[in-house]
Amino acid sequence: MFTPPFILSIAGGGSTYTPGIVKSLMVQLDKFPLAEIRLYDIDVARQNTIAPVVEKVIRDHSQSIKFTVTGDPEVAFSGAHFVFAQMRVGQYKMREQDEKIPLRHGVVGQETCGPGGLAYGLRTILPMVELIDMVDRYAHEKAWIVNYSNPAAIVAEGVRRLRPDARVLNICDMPVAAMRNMGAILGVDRHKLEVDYFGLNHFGWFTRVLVDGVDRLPELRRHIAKFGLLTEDAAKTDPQHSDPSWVKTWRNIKPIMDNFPEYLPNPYLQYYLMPNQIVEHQNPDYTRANEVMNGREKKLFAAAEEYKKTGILSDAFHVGVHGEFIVDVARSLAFNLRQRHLVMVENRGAIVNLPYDAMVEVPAYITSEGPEPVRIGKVPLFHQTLLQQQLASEQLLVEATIEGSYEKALQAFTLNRTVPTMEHAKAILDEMIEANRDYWPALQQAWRDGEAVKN
Ligand SMILES: NC(=O)c1ccc[n+]([C@@H]2O[C@H](COP(=O)([O-])OP(=O)(O)OC[C@H]3O[C@@H](n4cnc5c(N)ncnc54)[C@H](O)[C@@H]3O)[C@@H](O)[C@H]2O)c1
Ligand SMILES: O=P(O)(O)OC[C@H]1O[C@H](O[C@H]2[C@H](O)[C@@H](O)[C@@H](O)O[C@@H]2CO)[C@H](O)[C@@H](O)[C@@H]1O
Ligand SMILES: [Mn+2]
Repeated sequence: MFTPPFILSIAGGGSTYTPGIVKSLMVQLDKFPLAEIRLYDIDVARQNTIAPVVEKVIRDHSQSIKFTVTGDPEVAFSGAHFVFAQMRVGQYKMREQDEKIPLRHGVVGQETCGPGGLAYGLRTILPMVELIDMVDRYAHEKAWIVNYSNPAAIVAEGVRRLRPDARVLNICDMPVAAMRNMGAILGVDRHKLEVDYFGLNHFGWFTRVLVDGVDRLPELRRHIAKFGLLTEDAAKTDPQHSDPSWVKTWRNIKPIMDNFPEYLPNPYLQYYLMPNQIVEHQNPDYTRANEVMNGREKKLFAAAEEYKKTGILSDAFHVGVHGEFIVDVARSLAFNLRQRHLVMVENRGAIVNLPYDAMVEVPAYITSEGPEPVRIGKVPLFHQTLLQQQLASEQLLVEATIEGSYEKALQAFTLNRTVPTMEHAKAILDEMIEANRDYWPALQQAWRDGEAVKN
């Protein structure tokens, strides 16, 4: 493919995760040699605030790596070998709307799940395609985009439809985070776990958890029945996520497995299987977006300000599984390592009783030419039906974005398990159209424009 040292561009360089990802790159330069790191963002001011912290992280490990900060895509992507994408289209202010508008209607308010995720998807699909086209225009012809930008399930489906040949690998750190917790519970390093898993992004199940060939899922079941997917001292499992909302998320695996013990669910399934309990505990005036703005974002920006004044950089960010995972995947792509990771791929029969073209999240061997998914076979009727409904909601959302169809957007919202009725779907969608007027493609109702009447 191409030889190291590589040019790596980070799209969404102003992200709160950029310092952690760059730190993860720096501590394994010997395994993923870099010639240059470039930050690219459309909010240059935000990126310029983060950039000095990133440069400090780089210079603590290397004086030779070139560091570029830009808002110009040609500068950002010319000759690049890898692009890490982590855009938040509309930034946290729109995440706050994604979460608060549904809650005003008694429906789950969440970043990537339910109406919030659908709204986020309507904002993100076309900017993701724009990024792909810029990378295609300027970067190395065999460059890979490793994408964290959410909502990953919808982004993956939109890219499949609009840029099917793009060298994009969509990934999510939630299963890896769950494996980190499993390792902490079992007393083994997460890298020793080999899991079987199937689903869509943020909507899947672990079916086996092997350690040296022995399935330890039965042991995890017994632990989860008492503590959820956390060690007894929750804060020790995931220091980055000791926020109460996250502890509750990991604990909620217990009630789900109390009823359905066979498979270990992705924590996001709480939003789809327990929506009323979730809404009961969500504060419509102070959601996760507010927690993050007053937590992770505030802490990092304060540290950046302090560093600018004093030259001292406090401990303001984490590497964690988020930073580790994307570098592991990039290494496997770069050197054809065939490491087994959970990533999003076109189904093509991996799950025999889901549509051939579904973007599923399954274990795959990561080669220089992309992921080679393992064959899952037939999934049980219960899981198949849940998956098919969620898939239809996501695929209709993508079609609504591409066609500008209000009706398909309403169908996507109505089909989503977190939305109880068509009336709820319409009320939330209409409020979101107003809130997203600067970001969404125009949505037209066919009958309003007389098209449906003509047919
Ligand atoms: N896939 C996963 O499992 C996973 C895990 C963590 C975070 N994420 C995602 O990573 C992204 C970043 O998260 P964050 O909390 O750091 O967000 P953030 O708001 O701190 O940073 C996102 C950055 O993206 C920039 N951006 C927005 N639109 C852009 C565009 N069109 N082109 C270039 N840059 C653009 C913003 O200006 C901002 O600087 C989000 O999409 C988040 O959901 C995904
Ligand atoms: O609410 P946030 O912005 O803190 O996190 C939202 C993201 O949550 C998941 O990623 C988590 C991961 O599960 C956690 O253990 C830790 O590693 O941090 C990650 C990022 O916060 C999820 O996979 C992402 O898609 C969400 O954006
Ligand atoms: Mn995720």
